[in-house]
Amino acid sequence: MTAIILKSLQYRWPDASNLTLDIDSFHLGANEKVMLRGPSGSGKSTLLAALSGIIDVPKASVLVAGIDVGDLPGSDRDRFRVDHLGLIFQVFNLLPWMSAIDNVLLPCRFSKRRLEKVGANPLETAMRLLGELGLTDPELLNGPASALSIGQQQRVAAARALIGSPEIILADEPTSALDEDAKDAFVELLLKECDASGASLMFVSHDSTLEKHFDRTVELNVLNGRGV
Ligand SMILES: Nc1ncnc2c1ncn2[C@@H]1O[C@H](COP(=O)(O)OP(=O)(O)OP(=O)(O)O)[C@@H](O)[C@H]1O
Repeated sequence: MTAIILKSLQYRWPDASNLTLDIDSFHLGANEKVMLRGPSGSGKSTLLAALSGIIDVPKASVLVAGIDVGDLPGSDRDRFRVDHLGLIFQVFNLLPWMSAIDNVLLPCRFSKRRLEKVGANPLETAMRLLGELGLTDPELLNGPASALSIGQQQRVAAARALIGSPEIILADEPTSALDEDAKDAFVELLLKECDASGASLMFVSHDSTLEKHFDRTVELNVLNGRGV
């Protein structure tokens, strides 16, 4: 199944004079990994908000994992998000009083679908994902998330996005706080995990040095019909 289909998607923020999104057509295939680029203010975060049902979009303009996001009642959107999407946003939204491990396990608490996919031992999966992302110190993993560095929080957010194999991972500048070596390692791990679970990835970044890791690069201005 195609992971994402956009068709005649237009979005204007309230009181804005221009459309932020004006996309004729876009497809993201199953297990395809794309980098989304565009100048600051071009609408990259707005597009991720449209894909994740955070903003209202017209019916039939945004299909994610076969679901018409614009046709979902507000009350179903949280479930849609936790069932089908792994989100790694600029602000990692970890619950600061909870441990790193419990933060990673959250999607399995809120989504039966993710719990079923993760199998018999969610804790073991959480530990495996954290370990593959370089977080193994039990003291760190069991302490409050508020005690983690930004780079560590980022990796916990990635493990939380990946647990229970959602079909699509949306990442908004997840490497902005990392140094050059850590950036490449983080992206490689993310791609490896996407391949292992068959997930598709849309990865927003300004960093052209990361382009080599992806199946293709999409320029939002081109998608929006505005040239690069
Ligand atoms: N909550 C909001 N209310 C009104 N306008 C908004 C809102 N969020 C974004 N916008 C506007 O939409 C446009 C696109 O913003 P967006 O954050 O999607 O761009 P971006 O490409 O992600 O930028 P950056 O690379 O700087 O993060 C901007 O003009 C911005 O002012």
